[in-house]
Amino acid sequence: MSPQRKLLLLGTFVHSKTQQHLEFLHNAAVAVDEQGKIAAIERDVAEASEAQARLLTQLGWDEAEVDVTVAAEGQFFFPGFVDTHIHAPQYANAGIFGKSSLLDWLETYTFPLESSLADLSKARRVYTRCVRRTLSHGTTTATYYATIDVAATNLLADLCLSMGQRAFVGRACMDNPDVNPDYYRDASAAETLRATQQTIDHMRSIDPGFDIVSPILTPRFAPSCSREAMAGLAQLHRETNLPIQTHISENLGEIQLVKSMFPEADSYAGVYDKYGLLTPKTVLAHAVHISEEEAELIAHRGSKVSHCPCSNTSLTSGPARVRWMWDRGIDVGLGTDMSGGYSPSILDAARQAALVSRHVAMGIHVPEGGGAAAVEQEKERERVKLTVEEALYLATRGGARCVGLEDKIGGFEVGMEWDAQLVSLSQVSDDGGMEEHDHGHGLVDVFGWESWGDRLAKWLYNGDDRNTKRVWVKGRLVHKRK
Ligand SMILES: O=c1[nH]c(=O)c2nc[nH]c2[nH]1
Ligand SMILES: [Zn+2]
Repeated sequence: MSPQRKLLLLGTFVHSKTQQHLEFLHNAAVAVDEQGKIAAIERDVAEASEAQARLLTQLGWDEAEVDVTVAAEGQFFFPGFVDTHIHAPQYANAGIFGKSSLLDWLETYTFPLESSLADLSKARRVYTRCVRRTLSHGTTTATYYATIDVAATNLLADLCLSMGQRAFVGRACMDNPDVNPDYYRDASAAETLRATQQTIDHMRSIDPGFDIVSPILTPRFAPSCSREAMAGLAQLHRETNLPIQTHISENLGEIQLVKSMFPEADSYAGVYDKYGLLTPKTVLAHAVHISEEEAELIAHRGSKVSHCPCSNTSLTSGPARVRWMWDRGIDVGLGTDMSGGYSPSILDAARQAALVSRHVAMGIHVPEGGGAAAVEQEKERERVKLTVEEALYLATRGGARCVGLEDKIGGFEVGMEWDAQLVSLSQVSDDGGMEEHDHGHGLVDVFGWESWGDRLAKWLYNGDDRNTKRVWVKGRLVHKRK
C-alpha cells in the first residue's frame, strides 16, 4: 500500500456526542496524520483558510504535504457507518426472499447460494460488489459472515483489505448433520476448528495487527453447531481474545428448535452461555424474542446485540425492542443482515430502526377510558420511539461499541481514526426547478431555512448513496462518487 498523505478537512462536522445528542461543528477543521489518526481539531474559526493556517502551524506541518478537502455549502462530514451484521455471500440474493421466514428461507434461498460460492470466481464477483456497494453507502466497518469455504473466506478478507474497508470476517461454522444440508456443512467439530484456524492464520498473514481486517469466530447459530464445535470456538476465543458473532432468538420456530435440541439449557441465551460463547466480545444478531432473564444474562456477560430491523421485517421475524434492551444495559448496534434484510445500507437500517420502534410503540396497549394507567402507557409509547439522534447513534458510535472499536471509530475526537463520509444534500434553486443534474443528488431537498437538526432528519429519512460523496477509512480515501 502506498504511504498515505496527511489530510486536512474543512467545513461542518456532525457526530453523536451521546446517544441523544448530535454535535455540530461549524467552520471547523480536522487534521489527520499519515497513520489515519485525528491529530488536531479546530472549531469555530471565521474562515476555512484561517483554520488551515492555524492547524498547520500548531502541528508544524508543511502545506505541501497535506491534501485539503473542503465541505462546501450544504455538505458535512459524518462518521462512517458500522454494519454489525452482514452476510457477504448473500449479497447476490438481496431482495429475493418471497414470503419465506427464517428456517425455510435458509433452506430455499440461502444455503444453495452460499455453497455455490466455493467457486472462487463467483465468490470474487459477489464479494467485490458487496464491498464496493457497502463502501458507497458509507459503511466503513462491516462485520461479515462469509461461508464455510476457507479459500472464499480468505478471499473476502483480501478484498476488504485491498479496497480498504475495515472488516471482521468470519468463516461460518456449521457442523450439525441433523440441521445443515449434506452439501453444505463441516464434516465434524474438529474440521470446524481446523478450518477456522486456517482463516485466522491467513488474516494474520495479510494484516498482522488486525488493523483493518480481523477474524471473528462465527458459530452460525446454535442449531447449526454441535456442542463440541461451540465449546471449541469458545476455547479458541479464550486463547486468542478474538471476537465472536452468532444469531439469537430471531424467529419463533428457531427458538422451538433450540429448546428441543438443547434441553440442558434454560433458554437460547443459556445455550450460548453454557458453551462459553456469551462474552463481552460477542455480537448477537436479532434478539427479537429474548426474555427478561435472557436480557439480564446478556447484559451481565457484557455481550452486544446487533439490531437488524430490515431483516426482522422481511422475514417476518418480529420487532426487536431497542429501548427495552438499552433499559437493561445492553449495547446495541445496527446490522443490515443482508440478505435476510434486502438493503445494503446502514442509513436505511437506521431509518427502519426508527420506524420499527414506532411499531413497538403501537403494540403498547393503552386502556380505554383514560385514567392513570392510560397516561402511563401513552408515555411509554412515546418513550420507546427512537429519535433521529438515537438512530444515527446506533449507526455509528453504537455500532463501534458493539464491535469493541469505540476508542477508534464512530466519532470525531483527537486520537480516533478518520473513518468518515462526506455527505451532500441537494440545494433547491430559487425557482424550485428540477434540472437534469438534480436527479444525481438524491431525494433530500434542502431549501435553506432548515436547522441543521432538521437537515439530519431529512437525510435519515430520505438519504441514500447519492448523498455520500466521499468515504475514508483510517485516513485512506476508499470511495469517491463521480
Ligand atoms: O438472518 C439470518 N441469516 C442467516 O444467514 C442465518 N443463519 C442462521 N440464522 C440466520 N439468520
Ligand atoms: Zn444474519
